[in-house]
Amino acid sequence: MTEHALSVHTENLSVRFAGTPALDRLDLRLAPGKIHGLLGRNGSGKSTLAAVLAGFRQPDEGEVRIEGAGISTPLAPYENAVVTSRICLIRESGDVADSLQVRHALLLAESLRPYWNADLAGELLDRFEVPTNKRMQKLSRGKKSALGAVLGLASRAPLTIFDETYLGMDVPSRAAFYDALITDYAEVPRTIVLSTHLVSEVSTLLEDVVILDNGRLVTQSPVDALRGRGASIVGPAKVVDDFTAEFTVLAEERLGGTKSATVLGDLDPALVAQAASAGLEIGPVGLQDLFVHLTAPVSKGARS
Ligand SMILES: Nc1ncnc2c1ncn2[C@@H]1O[C@H](COP(=O)(O)OP(=O)(O)OP(=O)(O)O)[C@@H](O)[C@H]1O
Repeated sequence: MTEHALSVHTENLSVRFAGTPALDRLDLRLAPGKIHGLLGRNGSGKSTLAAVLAGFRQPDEGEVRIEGAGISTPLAPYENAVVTSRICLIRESGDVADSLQVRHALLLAESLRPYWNADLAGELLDRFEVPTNKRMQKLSRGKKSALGAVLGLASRAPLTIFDETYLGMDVPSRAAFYDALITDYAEVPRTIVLSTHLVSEVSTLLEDVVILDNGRLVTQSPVDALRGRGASIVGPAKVVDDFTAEFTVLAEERLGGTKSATVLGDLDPALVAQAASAGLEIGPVGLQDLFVHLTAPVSKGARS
C-alpha cells in the first residue's frame, strides 16, 4: 500500500534568516502513505520547512532524511536528483515562468515528473476550467492556483507537498481540489503534506498533523489522538456551564438556551456517563479550536 510513498525524518533541523530562526531544532517523522497537515500561523515556518523537505534549500543545522519508493537508504534531498525526482512541492506562487503557456508548463512537468499522469492532468484542467492556450501571466490568481493543484496531483509524486497552493482558489474550487485529492490518493496512496492555516477546511482529510509556532514544533500527532485531548459539550446553557466549570474552555457558542463548549482535558468514562445523564451531548474537539489554543499568543503560558 505504501510502496509508492516516501517517509520523512528530520533531526535537529534549523534554518535561520539573518540569525533569526525560521525553523528551530525540529525533530519530525512523517509516516509514508498518509495525508499530513502542516499547520501554523503566518510566519511560523511552514514554507521554510516545505522548501527544506523538497530539497529547495539546505538547512543551517540538522538534517532531513527521505526513504521509500525505491530509496532504500535514507538520503538528504538537497542536490540529490534521485530524491527530488520523487518529491513535488507546489507553492502558491506556482513556480511557473510567467511567459510560459499553460500547455508548455504541462509538457515541462511531464518531462520532469517520472510518475506524471497525463489523463489525470487533462481531467483536472477541465474540472478547474484552466485554459491551456494562455500564458501564465494572463491567468487569474485563482486559475494559477488551480494549475498548481493540477501539477501537484498529476505529478503523483511519492511525496507531494502543497504549500498553501489553493489559497487563491474560491470556495467551490477548493472543495473540488479536496475532493480530487482524496479520490486520487485512494487510487494511488502516497505521502501528502498540506501546509495551511485553513484548518477547518482540511481537518477531515488529515490523518496526522504537525503544528509549528515561531519555527518550533508545538505538537506532532495523529489527528484522532489530538482530538482526544479535549471534548465538545452541548446542552442546556446552565448545565454546560456547571459541567465545564473545572475545565479549560477553548471556545463556546450560545444559541438561545443551548450552549456548545469546547474544553481541554481528558473526560473519563464516569464523567461522560454523568454528562449524558445530565442531558449533555459529548463529542470530539474540533481541530481548529485546538489549533487556535495551541498557537494563540495569549494562551502560550497556559498551554496544556
Ligand atoms: N527569504 C527570507 N528572508 C528572510 N526571512 C525569511 C525568508 N523567508 C522566510 N523568512 C522568515 O522566516 C519565518 C518563517 O517564514 P515562513 O514563510 O516559512 O512561514 P509560513 O508559516 O510559511 O508563513 P505564511 O503562512 O505567512 O506563509 C518568518 O519570520 C519569515 O519572515
